Order: sequence, then structure tokens, then C-alpha cells
Amino acid sequence: MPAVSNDSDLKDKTATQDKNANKVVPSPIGERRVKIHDPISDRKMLNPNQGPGHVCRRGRQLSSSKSEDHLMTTDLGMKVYTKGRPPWYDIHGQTLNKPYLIGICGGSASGKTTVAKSIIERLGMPWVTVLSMDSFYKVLSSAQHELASKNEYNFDTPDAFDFNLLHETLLRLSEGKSVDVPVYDFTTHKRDINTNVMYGADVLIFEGILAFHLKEIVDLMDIKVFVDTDADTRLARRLSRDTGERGRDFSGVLDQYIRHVKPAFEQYIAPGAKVADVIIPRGGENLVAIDLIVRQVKTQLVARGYEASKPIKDWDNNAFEHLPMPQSLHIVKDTPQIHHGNDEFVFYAERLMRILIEHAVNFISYEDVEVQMPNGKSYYGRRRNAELCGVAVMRAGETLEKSLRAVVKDCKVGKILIQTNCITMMPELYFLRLPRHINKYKVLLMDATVATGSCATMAIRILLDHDVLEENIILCALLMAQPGIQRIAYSFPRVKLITTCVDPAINELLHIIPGMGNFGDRYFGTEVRRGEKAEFDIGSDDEPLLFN
Ligand SMILES: Nc1ncnc2c1ncn2[C@@H]1O[C@H](COP(=O)(O)OP(=O)(O)O)[C@@H](O)[C@H]1O
Ligand SMILES: Nc1ccn([C@@H]2O[C@H](COP(=O)(O)O)[C@@H](O)[C@H]2O)c(=O)n1
Repeated sequence: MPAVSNDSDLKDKTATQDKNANKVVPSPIGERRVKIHDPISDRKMLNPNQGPGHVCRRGRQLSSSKSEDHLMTTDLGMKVYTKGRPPWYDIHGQTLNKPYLIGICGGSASGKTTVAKSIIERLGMPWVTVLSMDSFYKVLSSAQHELASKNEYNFDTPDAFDFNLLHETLLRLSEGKSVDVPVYDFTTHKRDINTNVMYGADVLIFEGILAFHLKEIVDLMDIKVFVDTDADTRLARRLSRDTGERGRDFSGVLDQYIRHVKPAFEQYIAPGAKVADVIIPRGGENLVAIDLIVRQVKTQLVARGYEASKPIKDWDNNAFEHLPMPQSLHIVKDTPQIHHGNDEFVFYAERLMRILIEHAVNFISYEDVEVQMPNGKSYYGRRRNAELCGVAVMRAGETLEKSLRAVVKDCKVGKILIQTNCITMMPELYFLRLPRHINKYKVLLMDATVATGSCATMAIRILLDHDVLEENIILCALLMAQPGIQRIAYSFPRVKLITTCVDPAINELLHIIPGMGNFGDRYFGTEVRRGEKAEFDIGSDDEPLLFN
């Protein structure tokens, strides 16, 4: 995977590092109007569509934004998941179609980003990713840096870009894999220590001044758009933007324009118009042209078999019912310990978790070792020969962490927060923090329960996108429903599923039947019974919020 790493043990892959919560940071695609939902600072929000905790952002680059930026709300009120899509698989474990790639080329400040944003708004699809060429500026040596500070370095020629990394990144995104995109800072001409993780999407927009320079990259594009804005307008916008946002002074911008930007436009960028399928005069204000492009993209997507995200309620939860229970399912041996009837929920849940985790670690490979005892004798034992880490599905899966750490010393544990959208019933990724180099580990994916399997499916998909091998994933849950087991097992046949109990069905509310109620609420004591007044303040003065 293209990567720029940092030193922290756990790498923040998606949404919000606490220190950044609610901070205004350099931004995604949009201008000031784009709103980003900040998931962690608003943990009590159950329905993302009601989304409090929106943070306004400045700046322009979607791909080069800080790592919080994965969800934007457009002016039209649409949510765009800028880092990925739900990982629906068919019965053969096949993923969705490859992303439809829109290439946007044009001079500096011609309005490429503005056009990209406008396309996103009009597409009306939630899973759209934007990758900007700006992220692929080469890292400068100190001598080059010195030149750049005197406007003697040319940022407008092909040599200024790392085309290898760019090509590799686009290939991976086309395959739906995750990528680490460098974060570029125009004020310092440097890459940030952080990278921005992006996933596959239904539509991928790639924009940049030299987007059409490399044939291998152009060949990946499904539609090529050239933004044709006149030179005066480009210069005027650039002056305003670079002095306002990129820390430059007026005379420096003019000097750079005359020495590098203008000649490079004529030599390298303007010929891009010949490669284009569509030329948009006047950029973002040309809504007629943008609408035509959007119509074309939609037609092409339908021709490829794209279906707008289906609400999971319409899904056939029993689609796999006719298939036998999979070989990859392992149920902990049925002993009185497993069936210990008791109303001390937390104590016995934890006891069961310990048994579950003990069972799960048996599936990791071991080797024979000889250990020297203090009495001088040899002891022949066995030692794990694979690195193991945990990934807890927040919040119920976090309850298994204690048992994992008790069984596997110093075990690293990542976190993943997936919430089901109350309206579409689609799982949505909110937060991801994975151990570094997770692809080198066996991963114990932990949740308390598995019902439809949609959340676990998404979590598995994300691990695969981070190059964890399917056979290295062990999904552990105290209770699993049969439809969820079958969905996961037949989509990911090499993932092991370990549980202490299997229930036969899920109901129309997607609850496990008979199930055990909401595990998290029971464990954490947050359950509020119907008709009971909530004791904590959750915002509304008049109406207590009721859960069932
Ligand atoms: N049609 C427009 N009218 C006014 N300002 C615009 C228009 N299109 C773009 N801009 C402004 O010009 C600057 C550059 O636009 P941007 O879309 O970021 O260009 P590019 O991505 O090609 O560099 C931004 O500050 C943007 O807000
Ligand atoms: N350190 C840098 C890197 C690039 N530039 C200029 O940015 C322009 C490309 O970005 P757009 O958003 O305008 O497409 C390009 O023309 C470079 O001159 C820079 O000034 N400093």
C-alpha cells in the first residue's frame, strides 16, 4: 500500500483523533459551506441524519484533508461518504463494481475542485471519493526547498509529481482497496506526517493540473473532463487564493505565475483539452455542462449494473438460508459454564467472554518451544508464532477487550465504530483506529453479537481493504444469529467465526430472536425502559427520550 507512516503505535485511520475533535482544519473538497460530521465528539447521536456536531471547514482539497474528513453534507443536504462505501458482497463474495473514474484536468485555479464538488452534489450518490493530484507533489530536498522559497522551483511540470505513487494509488482505489494518501501543505511545500486513508467508492473523481499527462492514468478514466477557464480569471482567482489560503504574497504569486505557471500551462496542461471527452468553459458556473456530465455518468453507472444503495430492510435476510451452516463456524463446547443461568448480567457476560476468547486463541498457530526452567530443567511447551491483535467493534465489542488482554499479554487493540443509519438501515463507518501494519497480524474482530451480519461484513471489508488476509481474521461474538453467520461465512469463507451460542433468526427490526436484548445497554446500564423517564439530559427539556 502506498504509505507514509508515523510513529504512533496505533494509527488513526479515519475519523477523529480526540485532540482534533471540533477543530477547524484544512479541509475537504468544499469551500466554507461544506459541513463535516464529527462523530466522536457526539457519541450519543444515534441517527447520523439528525447530525449535530457539524464542523465547518475551510480550504479545498478533499483528499489532502486531515484524517477526520470522511463524511460531508452538501448544500443540498446530501451526505457524501468521502472515504468509502458499504461493503456489500454477493453470494460468491464478490464486491461491487469498480468505481467509475472521472478525470478532471485544467489550469491552476480554473475551477477543477469546484466542478468536482458540483458533480458530487448533482450525482446524489453517497459513495463518492475525490483524489487530488496536489497530494502527490514530490517531497523536496532542502536544496529544492530553498529554490521553492525563491520561486525558483517549478511546481507546474510533470517532474514535480510522484506519478508512480499516483498511479499505484489510483489502481488500488479502482480495485476498491484502501490507500494512504499523502497530505500536502502548500504553505510549507511539505507533506504532513499524517496521511489520509481512502477506500473504494462508486464514483471516484480525480482532479489535477496534469491529470491527463500519463497515458496509463488516462486509460483508467471512464470520462475525461477539461475545465477551460480563461487565463485572466485563473490568474485573478489564483492571486486571491494563494494570498488568502496558501500563505503567499502578491508579488510572489505574480512572479511564480509568469515564470512557471503560464509557460507550463501552455506546454503541458492546455494539450489536455485534446484528450478530454468534455470541455467545460467557465468551470463551476457552467451548470448546463455539469448536468450533462452527471447525466452521462448516471447512464453509464446504470449500464454497469449500479443500483442505488438498497436499504438493508429490503434485503433478504434469509438469502443464505438454503445453504448449510458453514464449516468456518466454531461454537464453544456446550458446558454448564456456557449455560449458567444467572441475572448478574455483567459478571456472567464477562465470564463467557473469557471462555470465548480462550477458545478463539486456539485458532492461532503455535510452535514447539523449549524453555529453561529456574531449576535447570527443560520444559517443552508451545508458543504462539503469529502476532495477534484485536479490533473491537464499538461499543459492545469493546467489552471483550479486557478478556483479550487477560489472555494475550500486551495485545494491541484497534477500534471501529459502525452505526446503522436509522433511515436507510445501512451501516456507516464513523471511526477507525487500527494497529499499525495490521496486515502482518492475525486479527480477532470482536463484537458482542452478530445479527444481520451487516456491521461485521463492513468491519471485515475494512480489514481486507487494509490488506489483512481473509484467513487471518477471526470474528468473535458471544451470540450470533444464523442469517448473519451465513451471510458472513458465504461472503468471506476463510474468516473464522467463533461464538458461544447461535440463535435461529432475526426479526423485522433486525433484532436477534430470541436474543438477549441490547447487549451494550445491559452491560453498560444505559438501558431505559419504555415509559421510564431518562435520568440524564440529552438535549430536550420537555420530552424525555424513550428507548425500547
Ligand atoms: N465560478 C467561480 N466563481 C467564482 N469563484 C470561483 C469559481 N470557481 C472557482 N472559484 C474560486 O477560485 C478558486 C480556485 O478554484 P478551484 O475550484 O479550487 O480551482 P482548481 O481546483 O482548479 O485549482 C477558489 O478559491 C474558488 O472558490
Ligand atoms: N508547493 C507548491 C505546490 C504547488 N503549487 C502550485 O499549485 C498549483 C496546482 O494546484 P491547483 O489547486 O491550482 O490546481 C500549481 O500551479 C503550482 O504552481 C505551489 O504554488 N506550491
